[in-house]
Amino acid sequence: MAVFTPLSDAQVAEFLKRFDVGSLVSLEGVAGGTENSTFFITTDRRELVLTLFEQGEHEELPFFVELLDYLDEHRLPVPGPVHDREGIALHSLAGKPSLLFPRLPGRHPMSPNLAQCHVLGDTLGRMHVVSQHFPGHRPNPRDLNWLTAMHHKVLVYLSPEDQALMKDEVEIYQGVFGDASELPHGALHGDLFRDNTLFEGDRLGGIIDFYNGCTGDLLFDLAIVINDWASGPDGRLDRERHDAILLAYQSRRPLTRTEREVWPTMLRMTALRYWLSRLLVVYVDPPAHDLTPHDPAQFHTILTARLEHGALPLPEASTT
Ligand SMILES: Nc1ncnc2c1ncn2[C@@H]1O[C@H](COP(=O)(O)OP(=O)(O)OP(=O)(O)O)[C@@H](O)[C@H]1O
Ligand SMILES: N[C@@H](CCO)C(=O)O
Repeated sequence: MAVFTPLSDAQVAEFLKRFDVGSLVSLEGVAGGTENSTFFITTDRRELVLTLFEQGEHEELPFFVELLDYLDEHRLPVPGPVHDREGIALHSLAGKPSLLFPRLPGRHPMSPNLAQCHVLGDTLGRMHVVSQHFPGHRPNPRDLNWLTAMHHKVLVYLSPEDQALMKDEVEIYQGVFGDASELPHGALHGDLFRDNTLFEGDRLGGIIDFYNGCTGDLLFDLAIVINDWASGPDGRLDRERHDAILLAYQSRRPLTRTEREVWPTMLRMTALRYWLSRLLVVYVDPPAHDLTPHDPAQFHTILTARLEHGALPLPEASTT
């Protein structure tokens, strides 16, 4: 259950009057999320999603609105926030910041097929082409500076081997990514897991949950995708999914020489990023609610698989 702030029909009906979206027919809390309260709304005109922001940096919300508006204007499949009659998207409801979105169709592809991997790679490539021109700025909150500062907090909970692994890895990343990076920059999704996409069959209904969105190295986003979409249960890469995503991505945005050189390290760094963020949730900063946290061991497995087996060769860019 993930509605932390319940809302009444009357509250929502009154709220909807500010928007040109029709009148409330039904309201349903969404069980899936872990961070925010989410509701599906049906009006006499359309299907909507209402999000109440329960935690996190509320001052960052205008950035997310700006980013989603920008991607929506560039015809990327994202839920562009609904603006009210005065052009305002960000509101307050039940004392919480709130946003209204169109409800996108589809389900999370937990075992994505190759057609879905292709579409996702193609869409991420298109997104990164336009996101390089996005004017907003929000430094990546989970970049190497964060890893460097935060990994000390979890070392005490790890075995001596894992402590050494984490410390050694962070040191390697500092060597590879420490200096002002030459990698292409732009706006990132920052958490593009399968459960942040919706598919209807092989059609991408949309990419949701941009609340890790930021600006930084585009390769960081791509490595998060490959680790989540193309890892098997043993952490090893599935070549078919890997190639389907990367070929489609590179048909939109071929990787630069430097990106190709640092790719294996970026895969490891983004695996460690989730090993660490999940460890922090379990041991250091557990959320107030009792939802089961994501398992840190999954990303330990992915990291060690990348260390033992390396990255797969990058498929050659095609220009279809
Ligand atoms: N625009 C949308 N269209 C359709 N469904 C949506 C939309 N936005 C959110 N959802 C549904 O609501 C669920 C929770 O939304 P969201 O991912 O934003 O919440 P969260 O609390 O940040 O969850 P988490 O970070 O754990 O994924 C999603 O998994 C999805 O099923
Ligand atoms: N995608 C994240 C959770 C949401 O930030 C994880 O799997 O750890």
